[in-house]
Amino acid sequence: MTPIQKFHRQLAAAKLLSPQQTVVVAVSTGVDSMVLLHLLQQLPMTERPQLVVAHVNHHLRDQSQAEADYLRRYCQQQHLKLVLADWVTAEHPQSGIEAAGRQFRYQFFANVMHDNQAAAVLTAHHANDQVETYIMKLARGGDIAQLTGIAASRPFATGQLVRPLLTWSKAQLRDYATEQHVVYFEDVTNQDVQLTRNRIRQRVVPELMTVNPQLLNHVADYQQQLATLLAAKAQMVTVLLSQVITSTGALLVSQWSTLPSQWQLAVFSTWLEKQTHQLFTESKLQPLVSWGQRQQPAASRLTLNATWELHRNAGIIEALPIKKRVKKLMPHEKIMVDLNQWQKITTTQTVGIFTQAPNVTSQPFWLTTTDWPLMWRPWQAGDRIALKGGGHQTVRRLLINQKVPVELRGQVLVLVNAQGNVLWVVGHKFSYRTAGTQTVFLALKHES
Ligand SMILES: Nc1ncnc2c1ncn2[C@@H]1O[C@H](COP(=O)(O)OP(=O)(O)OP(=O)(O)O)[C@@H](O)[C@H]1O
Repeated sequence: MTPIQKFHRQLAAAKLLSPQQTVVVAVSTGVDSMVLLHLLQQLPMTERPQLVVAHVNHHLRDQSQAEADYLRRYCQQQHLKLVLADWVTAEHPQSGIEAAGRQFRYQFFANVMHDNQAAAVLTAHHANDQVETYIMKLARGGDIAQLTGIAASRPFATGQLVRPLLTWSKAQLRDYATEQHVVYFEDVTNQDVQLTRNRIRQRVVPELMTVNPQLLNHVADYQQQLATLLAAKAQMVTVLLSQVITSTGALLVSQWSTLPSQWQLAVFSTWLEKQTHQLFTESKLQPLVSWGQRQQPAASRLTLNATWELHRNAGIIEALPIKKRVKKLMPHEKIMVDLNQWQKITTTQTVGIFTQAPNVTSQPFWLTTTDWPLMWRPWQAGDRIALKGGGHQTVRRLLINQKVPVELRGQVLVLVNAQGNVLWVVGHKFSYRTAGTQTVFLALKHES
């Protein structure tokens, strides 16, 4: 099979062999993408899609301008439509330049695709790119699905992102360029061994090739096997998940924990992803699974991250968004009372002081003008309330008597007047008063 025949097959597989279709060709002027463009131009006119060449001048290297100028001339001579974009220096970030450049590039490709009603964007990623990425991911660790590598085709913007050269090695692309006299630019930064990818390209891949020259094919083969396995796993998980959830999507603990142990984590992870639309790493998931499986008599909760928490109650687990948290008051912080307004003072308590009795249970209370301004604050050592008969009780003693667990005592708030006297230990006891100039109603709502 000649290189052109091989390429023809690949485009046929991507369903792009039609002059009725337009494709955007991402050309950097390096050997890979100049070969891609050349190959596309060799297709018979009856099958060749309409080509739109897209190039980004990143303004990162001295030769950037020469590359853009060359491509402009080439496209003119070849009667090819070219769309150029400049990523101007002022838009370059201080750090993360590669990722920012990539984002600019793909956004530009998406725009060109849209403007030309193109079916696909074609890039010139090849088999060596695959292997280098594979080795980098092996070294860095992460989700095993990442090892399946770059997809030959995937949905992108309003169409597809297609990589027709994935089965070509860099050596094959260079040979083709030499034979067909394809002019291209060599990126000088490719020599920079400070960059991980370049070290892998120059040192690791050649060394592994001496172990077996079929390295590229073997990695591609592993990637194919892995993709098949993961697809089978995903199918199985979908079936199992449907058996362990309620109609509202909550996880049924009894059903789920009787699944074979090796499926519990996978089912839990997929369930959580569907509920939260977020991905959690396996190291984070394992403790969650153990929490879910543990026998727990009462309702319990577990915080997943800043936005989600798990609630387990009556044999089901639900993932729920965390309600906006109320800032916890520091020991000497106070909140001024807003008369006739509900005020959320802790994550579970909303309080109010009203001049008219509210619709919820409330305590009538006498105030005098000198009580104002009233404040909510955490209780402090020395705080005490007035008792019937003229005596006092410290808040500390009150909480002990009411058997408030030590770890919850610090969260108790009190209502104090301008003199700092405690009028109400919220949720526990009111100070005793028989007279005043104003009657108000103290009310508390509990929310979970
Ligand atoms: N400046 C550019 N203008 C147009 N297309 C480009 C440009 N740079 C790269 N491309 C396209 O992207 C392909 C991959 O390029 P390269 O390997 O440099 O990018 P990468 O950042 O490693 O990969 P990716 O773009 O997938 O993240 C090239 O073969 C080419 O098709």
